[in-house]
Amino acid sequence: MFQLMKGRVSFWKVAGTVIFMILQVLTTLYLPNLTADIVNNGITKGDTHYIIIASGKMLLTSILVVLASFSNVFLAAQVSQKLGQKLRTDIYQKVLYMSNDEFDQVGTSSLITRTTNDVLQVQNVVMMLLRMMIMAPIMMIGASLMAYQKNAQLTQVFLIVIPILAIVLGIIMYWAVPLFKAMQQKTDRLNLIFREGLTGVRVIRAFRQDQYEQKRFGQANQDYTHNAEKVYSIVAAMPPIMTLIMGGTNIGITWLGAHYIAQQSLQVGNLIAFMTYAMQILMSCTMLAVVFVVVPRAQASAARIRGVLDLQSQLQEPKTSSPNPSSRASLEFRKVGFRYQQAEKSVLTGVNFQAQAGQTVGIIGGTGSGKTTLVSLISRMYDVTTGAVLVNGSDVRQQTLTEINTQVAVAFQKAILFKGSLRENLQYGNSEATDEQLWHALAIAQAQDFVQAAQGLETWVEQDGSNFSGGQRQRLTIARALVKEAAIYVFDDSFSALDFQTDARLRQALRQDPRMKTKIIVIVGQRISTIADADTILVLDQGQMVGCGTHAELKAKNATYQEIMQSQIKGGVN
Ligand SMILES: Nc1ncnc2c1ncn2[C@@H]1O[C@H](COP(=O)(O)OP(=O)(O)OP(=O)(O)O)[C@@H](O)[C@H]1O
Repeated sequence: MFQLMKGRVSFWKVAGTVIFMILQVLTTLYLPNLTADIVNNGITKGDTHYIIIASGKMLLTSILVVLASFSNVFLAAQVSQKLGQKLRTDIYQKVLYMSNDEFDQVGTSSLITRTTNDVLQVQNVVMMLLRMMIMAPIMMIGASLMAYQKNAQLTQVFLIVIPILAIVLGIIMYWAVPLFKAMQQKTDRLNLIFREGLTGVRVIRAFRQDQYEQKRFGQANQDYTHNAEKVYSIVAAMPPIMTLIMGGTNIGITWLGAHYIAQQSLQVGNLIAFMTYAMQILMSCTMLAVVFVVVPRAQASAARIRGVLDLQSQLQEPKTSSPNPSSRASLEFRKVGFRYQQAEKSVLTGVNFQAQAGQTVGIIGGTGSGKTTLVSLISRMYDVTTGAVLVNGSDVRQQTLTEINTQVAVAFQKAILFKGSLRENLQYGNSEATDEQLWHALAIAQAQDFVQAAQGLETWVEQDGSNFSGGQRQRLTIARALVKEAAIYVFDDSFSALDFQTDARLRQALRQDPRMKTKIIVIVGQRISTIADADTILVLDQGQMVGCGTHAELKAKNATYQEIMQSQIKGGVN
């Protein structure tokens, strides 16, 4: 946890918190001493003047206690809140730069839990540490010394009380700590199921799996609640036990104190002060116990946060980048092989092809043949396992991620839009784009009509673009990719939800766009018609490139291509 604080909290604020806390402890310890003085020298002797002076000192000391405590809480809150803010920012930043492999390793719901719940745990405990963990030992030592100074004989009571307290707190910690630690994993599981249920609610309803899902969520919820019930029952037992121990201590001190007063070896004021110090000692022990119970849970949270922050990205940025030597677009795959980190087998082997500015590359193959994987290597979402991918003549691994991202515009298979105006969505890859450019992109993407029929560029897009149809969403993501000024435009199965006519019109508009003469277009398609007019078509079969050529060449002599054609003959292509 302290490692997480390094560089994220202000040293001066932490130092200020400690100084105010020490001031608070010292002034708090001084108060019972003043009470003893008032009783011993003022009330007992009937000295009103002494009482007034001592009361004034008490008032001033109390004001100091309040000011020191306020300043300590104020600074501790600032330190812990700032830490939370920085951790959330750092995790989010890390996630944005993670390779897809690392993202898959942690999982979306766990990332959400880590950014919210885990950060909150750490934040709360840091606040607690800055208040209690430092205060408790100082208070304990200070109160013990003061109590000893008031009456050494009475301290015998602690010889009995402290061991009892230690045993009780030890038992509580023994039970509570593992349960507290388990809370985070159970929260993670609960969030995972809840998130899956929310995102897949339509599927759940369509398959009538609501009861199964309810049961699955119910079990996780029950598991979480059982654990929480146990933890909080144990924690709830602490205050009454402490009250009992404190009550017993008071009785012991009063009983012994009464004897010493009768023997005239103790003054009444000192007895009152001693009792207050005794309570302060016991309270400090409790504070420490609470800290020791909650710290392990926060430690578990801190480890989960560090698990994300310490992830070493597989995508290493080059020390010195070699900017694209060519001003004209080019794309080359040299004997590319690729295997996912968690997978046993390669999903791509021996992929070889070249494309120049003005050309279109079509990629076709059965489901799971590696089409999406292949195009994700162009924008360096993953690094190749063997061979090399060259964009504009230079290996993508020699270019920074920012450089490569400016070269490649992608319309993904899953059409994702963000909540906001359509203009904001379209300008996502090019904030400078003018209205004219946006309408031009919409026209190519065959989205002009339905956007005009709505509120134009100001049309509101709901979360995930849920107020558009699947085909409309696809066309908008195509337009968004086209608005970006890139060298290579990748359309990963982006035409799948379009009807044949719209698909054909879109591709024709793309071909006729004068901008595309200096660019490369890569189209992944399931339908032969989508990729038939490409300059080069790659045919994939179980990760192998089994064909490369034009439609006419492949139609004449490529068995896999012919098979795909046969299966789609009713689609109208021959
Ligand atoms: N993140 C991943 N981790 C491990 N294996 C993966 C991952 N993504 C895809 N795969 C595997 O890689 C293979 C190729 O997947 P890919 O998505 O590239 O195929 P595709 O041709 O685009 O399929 P489709 O046409 O169905 O979209 C599949 O066998 C798939 O199971």
